[in-house]
Amino acid sequence: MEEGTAKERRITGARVVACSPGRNFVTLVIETAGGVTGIGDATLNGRELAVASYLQDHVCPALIGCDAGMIEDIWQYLYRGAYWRRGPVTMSAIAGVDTALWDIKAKMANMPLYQLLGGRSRDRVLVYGHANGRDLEHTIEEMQRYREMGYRAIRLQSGVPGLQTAYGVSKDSLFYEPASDALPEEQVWDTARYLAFAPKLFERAREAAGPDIHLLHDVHHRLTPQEAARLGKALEPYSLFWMEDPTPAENQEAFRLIRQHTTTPLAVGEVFNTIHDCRELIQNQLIDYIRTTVVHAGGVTHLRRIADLASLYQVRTGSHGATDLSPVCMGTALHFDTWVPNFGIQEYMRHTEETDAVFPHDYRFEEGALFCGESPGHGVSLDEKLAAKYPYDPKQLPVARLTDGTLWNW
Ligand SMILES: O=C(O)[C@@H](O)[C@@H](O)[C@H](O)[C@H](O)CO
Ligand SMILES: [Mg+2]
Repeated sequence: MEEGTAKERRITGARVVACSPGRNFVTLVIETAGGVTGIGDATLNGRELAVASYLQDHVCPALIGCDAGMIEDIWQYLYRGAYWRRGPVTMSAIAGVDTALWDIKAKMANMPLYQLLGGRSRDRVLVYGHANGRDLEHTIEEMQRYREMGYRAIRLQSGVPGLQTAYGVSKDSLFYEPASDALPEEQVWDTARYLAFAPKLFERAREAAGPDIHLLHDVHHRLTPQEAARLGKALEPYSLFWMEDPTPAENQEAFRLIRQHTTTPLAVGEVFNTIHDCRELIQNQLIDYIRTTVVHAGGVTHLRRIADLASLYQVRTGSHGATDLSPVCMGTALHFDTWVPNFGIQEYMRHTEETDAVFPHDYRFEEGALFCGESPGHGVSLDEKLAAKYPYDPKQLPVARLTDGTLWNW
């Protein structure tokens, strides 16, 4: 395996590129003396500049002169050396470095990243798309449209009668972008209306879809454990593939209250950033899918550790894949998904054409699955000249309040 000499592997440059081709992204570019460059996604929706500064001001200077091949040592250096461990900003910054280094190592070895991880475990990566509508019937129409596009797994999010907004309902028919304003949009939430409506949506959806389509739903942290148990039970007749983020997961033990009432599979973890956030959930088999990602959970190096722990407890991966995770993350995730033995499903929210033009890539969608490419590395590049035409544009995620004004979980 040709990996270059130590001299060629020496890091000579590390820089952050913040751009906004359709939405904001932060990308780390690492250059080596041998001329091989690697890139990593370090995008944290609504807090992008915090990660950009963490990298530019505190990490990049320390990378110069390091051996790009020492991925594990650099990961430990950045994790333990920070002293202030964990958290989304720190772990997204570490992820950007880690992903770029794996990209370099695979390029120097002249192989696609999944080969370097251990080779192919499957010939395709099952993905789920996002059908959403202003109301129940519109959502069912969108679900049928996604079936016609070839999706075999479809997440349904719908407007809720009596509510102006609900999570996951897009103003666009294909793209969903929640970070819409420079300051958080305030949205109103009513759990009782939602709990009365959601089972009707899935009764209608299962009847329209038949038994062979995987149906998924994202509760987006909005219920208490008991409310989530009630919803999970009500959805059992419709055999969901998973009910995601039913309740905030800082208290991992809370999922026991849900688990004891319902067999609806549970998926959690897109907001997690280390193995410690999910250890109890996995070890106590309180979830079925772990949603941690390359970009927010410390890169390939740490995500492998989470997936290996999960494999001991029959928990499968179901990585987050929204538009605010760049094509660099998606490309890397697909190599990971192609290798990881306990794969479950990959979320796939399509990026806009502007985004895809700035991040050329070799992965492709076909018949409800994504296929990573065979080019060396993770298969995604960054057109910096084009990226410069889309300067960073401050945007934040919404917040949610209950009808009495109580600040709630968005
Ligand atoms: O499962 C999902 O895709 C959602 O939870 C995300 O769209 C999430 O709202 C965004 O990534 C937040 O930036
Ligand atoms: Mg989610």
